[in-house]
Amino acid sequence: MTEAELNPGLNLLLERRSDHKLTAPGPSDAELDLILRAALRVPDFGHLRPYRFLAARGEGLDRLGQAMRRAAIAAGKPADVVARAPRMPHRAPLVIVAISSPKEDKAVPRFDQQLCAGCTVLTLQLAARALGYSGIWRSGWMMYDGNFHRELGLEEQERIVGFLYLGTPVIVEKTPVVSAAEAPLRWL
Ligand SMILES: Cc1cc2nc3c(=O)[nH]c(=O)nc-3n(C[C@H](O)[C@H](O)[C@H](O)COP(=O)(O)O)c2cc1C
Repeated sequence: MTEAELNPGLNLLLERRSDHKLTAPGPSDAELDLILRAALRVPDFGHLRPYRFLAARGEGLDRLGQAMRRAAIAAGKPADVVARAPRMPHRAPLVIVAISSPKEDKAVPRFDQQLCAGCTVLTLQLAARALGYSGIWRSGWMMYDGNFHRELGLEEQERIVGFLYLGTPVIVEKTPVVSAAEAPLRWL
């Protein structure tokens, strides 16, 4: 047995991968509670909780898709992008939109707060994997689109940091094995 196989925490990190093709089931309410609790433990300078989440499943995926469609039309996107938009959230049974929501704070720079929000996405993904699900962190044009931000009710200072698609992988694939020699590390 390798060191990673003997250590469940390390194994979760070494085996992390993304899956594009996801299907039902997705995390239940009770599992989502655990996943959110994990996200609430990200490093958070000043404990500001500078993030919030929007979650969609079932008809919520339709609503999210329609918001994407309206934003695509408002942005003048090509017809194929508009046509694809309502289907996009349906690529998984659960979609979490992670939003950076920085607070006014003298000590904690906004960038630190945005990094904190980004950490929640990875943590949500890892927690879901620990429960036997998989997922993928996606961005796309909507992430940066003002019309889409208005559709979701984002405040001026808020940014979307990711769309996390969660569900059961259609095909279970092996995670590539990486070597520490690949890490871009230089000792000072
Ligand atoms: C901020 C951010 C945005 C991403 N956006 C996309 C995306 O829109 N589409 C996509 O296929 N992968 C996107 N990725 C990459 C995937 O989440 C994933 O890491 C990649 O497919 C490699 O797979 P792996 O995680 O199994 O190594 C994004 C990653 C990050 C950190």
